Amino acid sequence: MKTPARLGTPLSPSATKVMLLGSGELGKEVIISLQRLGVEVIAVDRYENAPGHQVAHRAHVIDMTDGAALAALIAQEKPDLVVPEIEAIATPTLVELEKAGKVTVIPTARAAWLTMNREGIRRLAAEELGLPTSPYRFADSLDELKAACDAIGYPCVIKPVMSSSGKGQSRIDRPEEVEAAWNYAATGGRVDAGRVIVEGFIDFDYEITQLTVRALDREGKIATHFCDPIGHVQVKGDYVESWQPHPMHPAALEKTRDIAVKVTGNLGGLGLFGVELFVKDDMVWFSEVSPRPHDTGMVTMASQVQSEFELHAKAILGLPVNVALKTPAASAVIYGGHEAKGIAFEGVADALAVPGTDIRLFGKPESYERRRMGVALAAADDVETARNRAKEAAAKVIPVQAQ
Ligand SMILES: Nc1ncnc2c1ncn2[C@@H]1O[C@H](COP(=O)(O)OP(=O)(O)OP(=O)(O)O)[C@@H](O)[C@H]1O
Ligand SMILES: NCC(=O)N[C@@H]1O[C@H](COP(=O)([O-])[O-])[C@@H](O)[C@H]1O
Ligand SMILES: [Mg+2]
Repeated sequence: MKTPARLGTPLSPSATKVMLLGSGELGKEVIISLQRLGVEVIAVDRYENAPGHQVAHRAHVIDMTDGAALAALIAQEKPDLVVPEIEAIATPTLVELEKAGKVTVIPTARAAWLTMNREGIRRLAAEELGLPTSPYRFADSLDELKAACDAIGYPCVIKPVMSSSGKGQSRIDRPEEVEAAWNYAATGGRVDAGRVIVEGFIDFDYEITQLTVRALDREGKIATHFCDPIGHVQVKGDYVESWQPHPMHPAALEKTRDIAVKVTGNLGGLGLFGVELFVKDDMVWFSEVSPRPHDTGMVTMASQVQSEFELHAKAILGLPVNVALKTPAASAVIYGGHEAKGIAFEGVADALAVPGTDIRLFGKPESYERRRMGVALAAADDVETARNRAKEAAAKVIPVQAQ
């Protein structure tokens, strides 16, 4: 495990340099946490003026799925740590570079590679670690997909193997819907790998994210820390609302943490992971894991002593972490609502007049109807009040086309 033994001065020969691969809303907050520790941050993304670009020391725009371009940029910048942030990176290149001792990838290059593609993490979880998951098959063509759906049964969920935030994902109820789902997966994913996963639909009572942190203790050994469970609501595979803590049956919580230890322990390295789980009574299914901060975890900016971003920044630098809850809180997403560049937001003052609230606007240069452009945060004495406040505040923020 290579962690910087000391922290340097940015933009000087002693600098501790961290490169973010992906600089969206989640990366932006990790960068702010790193900046507070005097780390020199290099933000990389696929387009100009990404949220994280705007708060980093340097910004680069490259196609991160192009292995040669990625290797060249890493050779040029020579970061101490490379932090993957999005599900569209040439991770085999990271594996090669790490093997050659040229870079340290967070949490590890293997973890980034396995989780970048649904097939890698699903086979590891279900087939190697024996964790409970939905039944699943993979398909490379429409014919294979039809056969896979029939074998899994209906309803089922079809997803591109490389995607996130519900991109290219469909739930289907009948064989007649398979073709549309195949076409949507091919065009809607972050990367068209020409391959999809079909999962049996789990009729869960609720779903949670178990934020899990692997950080060094004072003896230099890795300890695993658990944040309180985060409950969330997803629409079309994308998160719209989250809250913390989510009350759980003790038996389900024990299973959750057992699954989280097994999967994060296998992936290894240092940092924060978002382990996604489905729960029904005391049954718990592993869904997937992000080896990095999770969108539903944005609530921790209001609910925890240290947000998931601060926890990630500290853990990867080999520093101690505090996962304590501060207050019940909730988050609600603000969408773009328009297909336009340089939109504006009205009603922010009204939103902030809702008690206990705060707002983050990510500064994305271009809006799409369903692009996540900001988030409302709200604290309260109980989760229900926090959820109502967050939703009320989010609804008061009105995206408008700039004149
Ligand atoms: N097999 C399933 N059964 C029931 N619901 C599912 C299943 N798979 C996915 N979903 C629903 O769709 C949501 C998104 O799925 P998933 O997390 O796999 O997609 P994603 O694109 O990786 O999203 P994100 O990047 O936000 O995690 C889940 O949180 C859940 O609400
Ligand atoms: N579920 C994963 C997730 O939320 N990832 C976050 O969304 C950004 C991409 O947003 P964009 O598609 O609007 O550019 C990513 O860079 C990351 O911050
Ligand atoms: Mg997910």
